[in-house]
Amino acid sequence: MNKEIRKIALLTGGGDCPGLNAVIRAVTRTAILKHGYEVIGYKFGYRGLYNNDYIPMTTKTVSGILHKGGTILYSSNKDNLFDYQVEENGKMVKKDVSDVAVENLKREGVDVLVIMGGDGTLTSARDFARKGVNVIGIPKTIDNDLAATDLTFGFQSAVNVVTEALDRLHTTAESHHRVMILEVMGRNAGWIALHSGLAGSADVILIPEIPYDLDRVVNKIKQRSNSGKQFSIIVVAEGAKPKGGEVVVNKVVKDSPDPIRLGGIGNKLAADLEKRISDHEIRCTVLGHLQRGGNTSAFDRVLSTRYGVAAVDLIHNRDFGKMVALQGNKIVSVSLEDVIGTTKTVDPNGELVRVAQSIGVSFGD
Ligand SMILES: Nc1ncnc2c1ncn2[C@@H]1O[C@H](COP(=O)(O)OP(=O)(O)O)[C@@H](O)[C@H]1O
Ligand SMILES: O=P(O)(O)OC[C@H]1O[C@](O)(COP(=O)(O)O)[C@@H](O)[C@@H]1O
Ligand SMILES: [Mg+2]
Repeated sequence: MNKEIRKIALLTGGGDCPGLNAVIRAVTRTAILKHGYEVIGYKFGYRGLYNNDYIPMTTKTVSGILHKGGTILYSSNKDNLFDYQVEENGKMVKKDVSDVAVENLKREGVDVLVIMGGDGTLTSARDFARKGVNVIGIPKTIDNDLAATDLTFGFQSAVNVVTEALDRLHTTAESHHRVMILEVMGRNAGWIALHSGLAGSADVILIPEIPYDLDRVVNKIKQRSNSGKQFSIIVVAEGAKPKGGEVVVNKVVKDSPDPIRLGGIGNKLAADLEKRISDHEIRCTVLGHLQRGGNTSAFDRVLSTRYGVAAVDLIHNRDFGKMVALQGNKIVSVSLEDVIGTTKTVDPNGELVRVAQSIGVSFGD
């Protein structure tokens, strides 16, 4: 006989994003109202699981948070319990402390761990599932780079912010006849740049999946000038790079399992273009964490709520080791084993790139 499910725990890992609170709310409410489960929330992702640092979750705890970005459970994009920095004999060493987490779960009587995260967080989720922990994953990240789901929550909210930024850049670009560059996030995937570039009518979209040729970008700007358009808007993904060149690294976060933080390509591109274009001034804006903060879009509130409810359905059906996912317009579940190992990137020959090319957008290729 399978043990009856009584208690579930939540955890949010990786970079925060809009929609985390909406998922926390949906899981908590469904678990309590529909099934009478007890719910707790670990703080700061895996760090809280290691330190057994949690709060009880009630319908009151999750009241008033649906619209709010961020996570009431806090997050960390550094703590990997399978390779964790601990002090031993006065020295800092890296160790696999995942058994401590498993013990904490047992001691607290947690039957299922619901983990909201991106590729990094869900890698650990898969590894805990392999250790026999009952795990359910929920796909989070503004980058939308997770395999096996069409959309991660947080992505649409980020795209809305970037689109508004592009609208704002347009009016000032037009007034000053400038070339405006907007650098956006996304790690090694160009989803944010591509979607916001389309929505915000960028003239040039530079993404990691299509290395660019500076000459092509210059030509596009000149072509626009010649046709009477005295300004241009360029969206560049932080992971974009010139043909034969390298990505620009902003910083290396030494104690992070994925230590590279990208950033700086926007300013590099501005400097390169300044050498080639004399009749327009060039300015670069780096949107940074503004695209991860703020309120959750209506779309993401709905998607996150659907994901949260589906996660509890899986728990009720004892269907563990799965991640909820969106495929087409349906919420489905996929094995965590199939989520990890591949990054979902933009297909350079895909429909969206062709759509953009058809309306005259340049990818600098
Ligand atoms: N290869 C890995 N194996 C296990 N855990 C990982 C791995 N990479 C990252 N993590 C853990 O996942 C969390 C966040 O990873 P990160 O990639 O920054 O965010 P995200 O989950 O949003 O992709 C951190 O707690 C990190 O330690
Ligand atoms: O907040 P940090 O540590 O500067 O990390 C920035 C990175 O996190 C993100 O905002 C989100 O990535 P994750 O979902 O993998 O955490 C990336 O787009 C960006 O490259
Ligand atoms: Mg990630």
